[in-house]
Formats: sequence, C-alpha cells, structure tokens
Amino acid sequence: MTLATAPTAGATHSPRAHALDLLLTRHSPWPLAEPIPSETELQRAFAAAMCAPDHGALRPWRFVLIRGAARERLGDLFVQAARLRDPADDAERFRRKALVAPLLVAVVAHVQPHPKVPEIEQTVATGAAAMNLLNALHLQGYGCFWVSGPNAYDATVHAGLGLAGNERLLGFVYVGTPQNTGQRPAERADPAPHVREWRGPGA
Ligand SMILES: Cc1cc2nc3c(=O)[nH]c(=O)nc-3n(C[C@H](O)[C@H](O)[C@H](O)COP(=O)(O)O)c2cc1C
Repeated sequence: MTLATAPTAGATHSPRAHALDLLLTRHSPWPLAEPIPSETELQRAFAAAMCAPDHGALRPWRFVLIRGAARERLGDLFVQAARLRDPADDAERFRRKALVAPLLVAVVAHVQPHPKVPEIEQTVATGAAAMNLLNALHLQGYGCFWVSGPNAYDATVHAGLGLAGNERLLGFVYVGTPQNTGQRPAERADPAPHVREWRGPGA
C-alpha cells in the first residue's frame, strides 16, 4: 500500500483533492486571539460535527460555548476547583487557562445506557464529532487547540458547567485566529507503521 504523507504540490486540483490538502495542514496553532468564527461559521462547523459516525444515531455529543465575560466566570470556577483539589497549590494559576483564547468549547459525551451501543462507542463518537468540529474550523481559517488537564476531570468543574451525572467532559477546545501565521505543523509521523494489511489468519 502506498501512503501519501504530504500535500501534493503544484498540480491542478479537484475541490476534493484541495480539501484533503487543507486537511493535511491541520495542526494546533498557538497563540490564538480574536476574531473568533462568526455565528454562520460556527453553525457550519457544528453541522460538520453532526456528520460524525454515530451508532444508533444517539448524537451523544454536547458542545458548551464559553466566550466573552463567561470566560472570567470559568476562570473563577477553575480557581475554586483547584483550591478544593489542593489547598496548598497556587490555584490562581488556573485562572488564565480560561482566558488564553477568545472562545472555549467544552466537549461533552452525554452517555446513555443502550443495549447495542456501549459507553466507549458513545465516547468515541463524541471524539469524532469534536474532530469534525476542529477540521471544519481549520478549513474556515481558524485555529483550534484541544486541552484536557485537571479541569477536565474535576467534579467541581463538571458541576459548574452544569454537566449531568452521565456526562463526561472530554476537554476544552480553544478556538481563535492563529497569531503566528508562519507556524506550520510539526513534521507528521510516517503513517506506514500504523497501518497494516490482513490477508487471513497466519498469512
Ligand atoms: C482529548 C485530548 C486532550 C488533550 N489535552 C492536551 C493538554 O491538556 N495539553 C496539551 O498540551 N495538549 C493536549 N492535547 C494535544 C493537543 O491538542 C495537540 O494535538 C498536540 O499539542 C499536538 O499538536 P498538533 O495537533 O498540532 O499535532 C490533547 C489532545 C486530545 C485529543
């Protein structure tokens, strides 16, 4: 199997090939600043999220947008959570994690008991939806950086964000306009060691 590892350069491209070339440039740029995507651009990106593969059409993903002054309140929540985790720690340092990008999207898996769709599938579908969101924002010229850290696994943060008991926080996607326009993705690993062909047992 031949695996293409880099965007094809120069040649005349079909729109599909062009889309793939753009996809191959996706990375996590930093820092991110205003402007954030318009409402129309956000709607298109969330529409892309809805195209994720989804066993049972459960649509287990939830996205929580946090922007503007709400980020200050998220900062308060992060500090409160950090104090409860470890009263001896410098909790204030967690405040800036809410403020370093103009828009945060909390990625939530809303997991329901289902006879055919176990929790892992619902969690994976949520990850796939989030990845479509990242790709759609990238294709519209914005940058995304997905982070987890202690806040993603903190019950105080979950409660503050209004998560139900069956909801898992898969992290926060920082969204904005990349400030370092010269920044390029790190060289990507060769996909070959991650892909193999199966021709039958023992073959
Ligand atoms: C669920 C999830 C959580 C992540 N959490 C963090 C994090 O807390 N801190 C971090 O530096 N990168 C985190 N990453 C990785 C970054 O989002 C990013 O992929 C990584 O820095 C590599 O950059 P690239 O996307 O340009 O290859 C996380 C990725 C995923 C999928």
